[in-house]
Amino acid sequence: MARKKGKSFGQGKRAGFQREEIVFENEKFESYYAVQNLFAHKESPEQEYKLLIEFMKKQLPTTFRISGFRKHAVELKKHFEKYYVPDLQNVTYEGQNIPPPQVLSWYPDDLAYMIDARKETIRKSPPLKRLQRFLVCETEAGNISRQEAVSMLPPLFLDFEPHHVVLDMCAAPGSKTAQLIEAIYKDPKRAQMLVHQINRLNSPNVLVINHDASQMPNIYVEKKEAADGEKEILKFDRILADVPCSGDGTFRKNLMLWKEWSQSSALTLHNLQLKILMRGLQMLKVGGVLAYSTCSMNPIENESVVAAALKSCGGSVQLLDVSDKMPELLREPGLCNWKVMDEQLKQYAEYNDDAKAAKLCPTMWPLPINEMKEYHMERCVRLYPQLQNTGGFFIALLQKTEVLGREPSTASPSSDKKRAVSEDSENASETKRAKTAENNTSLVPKKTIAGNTYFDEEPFTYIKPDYEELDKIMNHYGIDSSFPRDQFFVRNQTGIPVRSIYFACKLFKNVIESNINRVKFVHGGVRFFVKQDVSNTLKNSAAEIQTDVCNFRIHSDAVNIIYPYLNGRHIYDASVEDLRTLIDNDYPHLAQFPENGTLSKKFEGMSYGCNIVRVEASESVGCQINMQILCPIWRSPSSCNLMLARKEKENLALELFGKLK
Ligand SMILES: C[S@@+](CC[C@H](N)C(=O)[O-])C[C@H]1O[C@@H](n2cnc3c(N)ncnc32)[C@H](O)[C@@H]1O
Repeated sequence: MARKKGKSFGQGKRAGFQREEIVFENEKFESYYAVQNLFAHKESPEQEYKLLIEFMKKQLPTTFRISGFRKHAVELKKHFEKYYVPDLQNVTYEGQNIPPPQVLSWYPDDLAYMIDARKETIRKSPPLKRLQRFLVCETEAGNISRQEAVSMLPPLFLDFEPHHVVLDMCAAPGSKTAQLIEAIYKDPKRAQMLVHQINRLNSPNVLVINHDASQMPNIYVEKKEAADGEKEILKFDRILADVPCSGDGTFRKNLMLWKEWSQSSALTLHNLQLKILMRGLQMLKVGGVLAYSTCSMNPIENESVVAAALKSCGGSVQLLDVSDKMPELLREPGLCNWKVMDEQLKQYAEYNDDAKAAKLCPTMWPLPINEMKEYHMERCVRLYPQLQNTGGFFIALLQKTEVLGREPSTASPSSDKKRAVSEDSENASETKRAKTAENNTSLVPKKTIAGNTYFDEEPFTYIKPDYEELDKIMNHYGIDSSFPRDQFFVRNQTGIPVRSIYFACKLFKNVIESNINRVKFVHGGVRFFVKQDVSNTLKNSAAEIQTDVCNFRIHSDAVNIIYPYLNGRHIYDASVEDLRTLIDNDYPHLAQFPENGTLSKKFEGMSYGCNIVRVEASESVGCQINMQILCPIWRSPSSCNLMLARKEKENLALELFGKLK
């Protein structure tokens, strides 16, 4: 599901918890991990383990990445380094030195930072307060993402290209999804389309569905150039399976884990994790890559899941060697051996009746060492807190080399009763998946109208490209005929625009129309045109003006996408001072605009209703950021108003003028 805009730049979900109240000990955790021999490959494994425990007790630095699209991100970085970093050089708080923000060396383009201070310190220390305000505002605008350093890694390892079709299987709350979307725009040509204050999940290239990832339905698409609407299963170039896990890599953030950790959540989650991974591998294209990740250090949730999947796939999937990716990133290899224990931490050498009674699964044990070597389990990536002052994390990159279906080559405890998974079994399992979906009440279709059964979400219905109202809108704004008008849809049953008209990329039309009643779509595309009450605007207008007011305005999320296709009739250059007037005032009267500005001279010829202002912001005209800004305005007979949400205005004011509105 989508990350919610406006997440505060504060402590995570354990916000109310005081560090001072915590006893930094958990006997079960230490007993469990002491025998796992995590650092057997090191010169002094015990010393390293001690260091791990020591770092787990330290406060976690604050990390964030500048997350907007490429061009804006680079500008925002310059802005941050010029207007904030110099004030953060010699900060002390309660007698302690707070080091200045440090770039995360492994993060591309130096766009991520670490501040070795607790969030409470950032909130309370006067010199850091200005920084805090900047971080909060930019986080709300979606331009900065406060994210655990290690959690930024899976999308980076996935090496996602703009043309890839990508599936994020466990997307909620969505910070990695946002990273994936940003990667679409690393192509400089597409960067021109970038939206300034975009809600990143409102990209035309994102479709959110709501299904249990382990039972994800096949997604059908019409075959290219098929005559009679013949369909095929959509396979993905890249898949992220950032699965639910026990989270014991997050001890430094979720302090309650010191009190609550037990082995039971890893034991309960193992099966679900394996099912999600297997389903992901089925949905992957041959040649495609899947990143399996957890924020746990437990081999039961990590290597055992990966090894069981590799075994099941019988040679059709391999672990990728990613040692050359992000060379500055310190990491440790995956494990080939570990101990399996029940909730009481009793060890089991193998799967037997006792183990079964203790609810252990055969796939939890390591495979024989020769198989582990054959699978190159050392290629899994383990991140520990002591390596670079982060949380703990696990990532494995799996590439599908051929269609699934070959039998496993040798038997092992984990495969005794299992058959190799096959691609062909996907259709057979479809019925089972559908049944499970039906049993899950939240996914039960709620209504059937005109042959369309929908879940409790409003349906996505495409607007007929020759629909008259759409024609009027396109003509009014002078939108070039090359703009794909068959990709507009509404969220109602009728296909007639009532409130908003949305736009999504070409593939989604195919996906949505080929999977009606099968897949629960919950969000997709960009809000493009929004119905506007024009009665006030028309009240005092001359008759000739009235014919030229369009009752659908261009939404701010759409402006940068549509901009290259506009004939210019509704685009007006404005000065920075004009923009300041628009930001500082709601519904400013025309007389309020500066006489020496640009806009006041244009009002006379400007048509009523929605228009777009274009402002070249740069330091030479007194701004703190260099970039072209495009915003929708609404021109009424006596006023002209910026059509941005309050938060968007605040963010613009902070970036341009270094102050909140
Ligand atoms: C590790 S978190 C994912 C974090 C996310 N990738 C991000 O970066 O913001 C795992 C998520 O999976 C969700 N989840 C749990 N069971 C699931 C299932 N069966 N199918 C899909 N998602 C599931 C959880 O609610 C949780 O939000």
